[in-house]
Amino acid sequence: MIDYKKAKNILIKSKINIKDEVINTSKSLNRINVQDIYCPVNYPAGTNAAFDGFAINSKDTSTINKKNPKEFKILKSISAGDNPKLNKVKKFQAVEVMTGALIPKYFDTIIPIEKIVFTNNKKSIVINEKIKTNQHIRHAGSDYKKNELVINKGTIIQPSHILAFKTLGIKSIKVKKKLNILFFSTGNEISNNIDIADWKVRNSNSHYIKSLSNNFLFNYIEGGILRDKDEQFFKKQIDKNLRSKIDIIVTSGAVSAGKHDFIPSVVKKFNLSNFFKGVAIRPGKPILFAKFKGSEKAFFGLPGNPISSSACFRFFVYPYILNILGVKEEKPFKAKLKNSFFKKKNFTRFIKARLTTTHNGNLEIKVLKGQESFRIKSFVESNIWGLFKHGQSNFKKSELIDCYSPIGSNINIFK
Ligand SMILES: Nc1nc2c(c(=O)[nH]1)N[C@H]1C(S)=C(S)[C@@H](COP(=O)(O)OP(=O)(O)OC[C@H]3O[C@@H](n4cnc5c(N)ncnc54)[C@H](O)[C@@H]3O)O[C@H]1N2
Ligand code: MOO
Repeated sequence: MIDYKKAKNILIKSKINIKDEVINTSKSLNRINVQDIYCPVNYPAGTNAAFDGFAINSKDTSTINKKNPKEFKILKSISAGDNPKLNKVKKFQAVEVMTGALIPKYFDTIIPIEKIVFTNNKKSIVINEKIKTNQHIRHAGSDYKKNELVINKGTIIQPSHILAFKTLGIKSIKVKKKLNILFFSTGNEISNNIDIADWKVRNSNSHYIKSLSNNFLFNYIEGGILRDKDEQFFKKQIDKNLRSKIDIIVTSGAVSAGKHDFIPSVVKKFNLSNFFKGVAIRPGKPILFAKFKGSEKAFFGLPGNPISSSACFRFFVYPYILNILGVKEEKPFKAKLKNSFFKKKNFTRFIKARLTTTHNGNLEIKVLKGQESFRIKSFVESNIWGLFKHGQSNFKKSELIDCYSPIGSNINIFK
């Protein structure tokens, strides 16, 4: 049986090709850009007011003090969106500006409205102190300069990126096409009904995988439930989908050693270029992967226990998706182990765990009770996957453990 590292190396070598497409940036959430994106303009476009108040030229205040105040004539009021052009500006003049208004030439500083003293006729303001230059002003190009890099290629587009694209007038971008994943559940016991006999099991795996599709970058296509006698039907389904828009076929269940576990024997009938079955991990040991020869399609057989399916999706299918879409390998973040933990040395363990932070800012991870792969309650209590590495048995309290988000890429948090 191969270990997790070897399995991941096989996945890296088994890339399938995904085409590019150009899309509107408003629809780019969670897509992957295939080119570096540069800023087409300066932002802010013009030097503008950060506060509501009055713009003046600071040099006009150089000789002003409490004993020697000066009146500044108000020329006009400029709001955000107004053309700021003025014909002639003389010394000791001011313009009223609203936040976001462009500041006309000659003026170089702003006095907030709260500090303004007006003359009785309200046509001028009175200044009785020296005012520093560049107060409450946002300079043109001070955030983004034209041609500056906005994001590198291979970024998972986040809401902050969409804010930048829209601010900078970036209308469309080239991204990887969304992957199509066809998913089958298996087993005579699996039912889509609510009221079931004790010998039946409600289908949850397909709903879990479907629920990941928004955050984990794929289109979910429902294949239905394969029954124990559906071996031939399943083979035909693969045949058909090798000539379809489907990129990856995923099944849950029927991959271990039982009488009805037909997934491995059916998949092996096809011409495969890469393959593994069984990895030294828990949960999910019976996992199967295959790449079909001569076609850009891949197959994952996830073990049927709900937590085995979840862990195998997170630690096999998801890294595979990121790699074929051109995203850098996700890095774990580390948290201090709260309780000691023991496992078999040559197995990698994916652990349902709870991540918390201490009052002084340390991240801590607790291994939850009930790690068996049928147990849902501990999964509900958990908020993080802890990866306990191959090659070590005893994990002591305070040891640093690799953590992976169960709801999206770690890359979204730690760039
Ligand atoms: N003799 C052996 N038996 C088992 C082995 C082994 O190596 N030798 N491996 C065990 C391990 S580890 C796992 S994990 C399971 C996985 O087996 P399968 O992938 O064949 O899964 P099934 O037997 O079809 O189902 C297991 C379990 O999960 C439930 N299930 C399946 N699909 C769904 C679904 N869509 N929604 C909810 N629950 C589902 C199913 O009812 C079973 O209870 O094999 C061990 N056995
Ligand atoms: O490893 Mo299985 O995936 O224990 O339950």
